[in-house]
Amino acid sequence: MTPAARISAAIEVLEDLIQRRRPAADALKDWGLSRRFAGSKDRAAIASLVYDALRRKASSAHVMGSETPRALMLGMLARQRGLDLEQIAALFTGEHHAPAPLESEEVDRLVALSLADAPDWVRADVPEWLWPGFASAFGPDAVAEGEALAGRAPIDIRANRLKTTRDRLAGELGHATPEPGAWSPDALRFQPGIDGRGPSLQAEPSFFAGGFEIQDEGSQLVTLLAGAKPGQTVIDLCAGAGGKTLALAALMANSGCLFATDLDARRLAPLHERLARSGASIVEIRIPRSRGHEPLAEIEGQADLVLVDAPCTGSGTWRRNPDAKWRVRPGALAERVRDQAEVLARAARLVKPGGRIAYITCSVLPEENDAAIEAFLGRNAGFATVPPAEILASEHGDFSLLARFATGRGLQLSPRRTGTDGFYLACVRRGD
Ligand SMILES: C[S@@+](CC[C@H](N)C(=O)[O-])C[C@H]1O[C@@H](n2cnc3c(N)ncnc32)[C@H](O)[C@@H]1O
Repeated sequence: MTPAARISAAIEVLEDLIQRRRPAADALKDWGLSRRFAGSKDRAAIASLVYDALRRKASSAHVMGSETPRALMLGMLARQRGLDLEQIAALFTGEHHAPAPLESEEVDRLVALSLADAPDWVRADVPEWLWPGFASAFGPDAVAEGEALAGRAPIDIRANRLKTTRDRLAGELGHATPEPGAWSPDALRFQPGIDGRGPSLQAEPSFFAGGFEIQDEGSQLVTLLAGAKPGQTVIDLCAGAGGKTLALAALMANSGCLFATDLDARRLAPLHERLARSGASIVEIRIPRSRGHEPLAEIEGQADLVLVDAPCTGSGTWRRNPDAKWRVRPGALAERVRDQAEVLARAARLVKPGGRIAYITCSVLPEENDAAIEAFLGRNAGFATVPPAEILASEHGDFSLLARFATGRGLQLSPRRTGTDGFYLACVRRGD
């Protein structure tokens, strides 16, 4: 397919997902199934166009004075991909499956690219109804933070300390030009190409040998700051596919007991294979048998650390999933806040006196971060927050600079602040 034909296809996919309010991944899959002629490179390029258009949906619509998929595509090509008017006109010719030629108003708008009278939520590309929370999280930096969350994400990997070192891995993956992460001692970072695609890391021999896992550096950092130590009893209560379980096992140097569970047993399935690859031998997976069954009942009140990687809106990962940004609804936020309270209550029963709960979200919304911790503290008099300075005093490195990102109860990372996804971490200690 020509570049212009790919743009037409991406506009078609955007029409489908907007009209039928369906996830971008589903619309892209259906498009591919009914157009077998498109090769894998075409599909990847079309997906990248669609996701890039969604990143700046509100601001592109404002600049172009229209919300049509064509307008979103034009705004994105000019603002995200930096194409000038001539380059865009050369693609929009109307010939051989190319989109129709530019109209005079489109030309005027592409020349002006004006956001002069746009409200802050539009400049930030944050849904209007989420703006009050977002703005209160970041204050005067909120627009710049929203812009950074509308960018593309790099690909980060975590070197598995149980099998290798970051330096050795950097040598093995040198052809893909990794850079060391700025914060996590185990992180290597790869930048995506112009088309948004990164290197095929999961096809590398060192991946099959368990040398690394794909994991955002922010996720690595909050797991490290949770403070698990070798020899301890640690619970990963919302383990899902086990991204943090694997990191915890490495930080604990395969010594102690690490229990991994999840409300949804199906989500734990990939963890078995990942564990085998990683060489982590201290992990015991506990499957809940029914709703309300506590698979860790016999160790209630005994854990040194309970890690709660809470279900959340995922607003901190909008760079990786721009579709989710516009699909999240008020009801879903309220539901996540209820889930967070439920899982924290469970963690409170499992942690031992003097032990710690590390509460993590990949969200930047205060409703599911500081407010969730305050509500928990209001219901649980025997717990107190661990001050940021104490969280950051880690044996794994000097993290004192992160104190700038302290919130009322925890720490807030973000693409603009730390170059990571927008992770939140708060630690609460149970009184002795
Ligand atoms: C953010 S995801 C976990 C991601 C995972 N820890 C990782 O690093 O790959 C949140 C998980 O919480 C689980 N969950 C939701 N409510 C829960 C509850 N009350 N107790 C335990 N897990 C819960 C969800 O099934 C989901 O897998």
